[in-house]
Amino acid sequence: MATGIESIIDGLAEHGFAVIPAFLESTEVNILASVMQERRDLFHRAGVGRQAGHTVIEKVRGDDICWVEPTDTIAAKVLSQLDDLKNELNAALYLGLSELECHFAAYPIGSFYSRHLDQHRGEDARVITMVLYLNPEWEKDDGGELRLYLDDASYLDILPEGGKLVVFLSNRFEHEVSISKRERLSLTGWFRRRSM
Ligand SMILES: O=C(O)CCC(=O)C(=O)O
Ligand SMILES: [Fe+2]
Repeated sequence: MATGIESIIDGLAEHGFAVIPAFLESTEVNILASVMQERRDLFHRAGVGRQAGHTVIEKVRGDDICWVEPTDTIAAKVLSQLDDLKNELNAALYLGLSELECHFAAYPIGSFYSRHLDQHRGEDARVITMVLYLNPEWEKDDGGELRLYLDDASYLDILPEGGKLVVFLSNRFEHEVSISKRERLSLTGWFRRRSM
């Protein structure tokens, strides 16, 4: 079993979330960050809601995104690591995860994402949220923390440091992204279950 997977399984089983500080090595982080930069002209401002209800509301979220197809060769290595993670989670926790839907996200300076839950209304296909940060040398003063609201009205602030992976149950934790003072990059995704 790859390093870190055991603590992801334990964290999800015991607390519903896990933070792995060095899921990716710094060379991989740099490769993915430069792949992202090469694709910057394909990014579009992210919206809120699905299909007919989809709107861009910059007071809610200000990130630019680019969806990543499962067959995307440029991100093949990390997608295969995440596929292994999905299989390990299914084996250990019987989650029945079928696929990973994911996008690159870039938060321009001054942007944020207000408090929200990752499940679309009336839909429970998103089971686990995963965020993999691609920001070498992120400092506390750079802001952009992921604030995870825990069950007991307390919260956890997580810095988006390069190589760090955060996973949590999509239907359980409201969360937000604080104002970022530097461009903030990530690969964000959802392990999904096929809707019944
Ligand atoms: O980038 C993050 O830390 C979280 C992003 C997020 O909440 C989302 O895209 O739904
Ligand atoms: Fe979210």
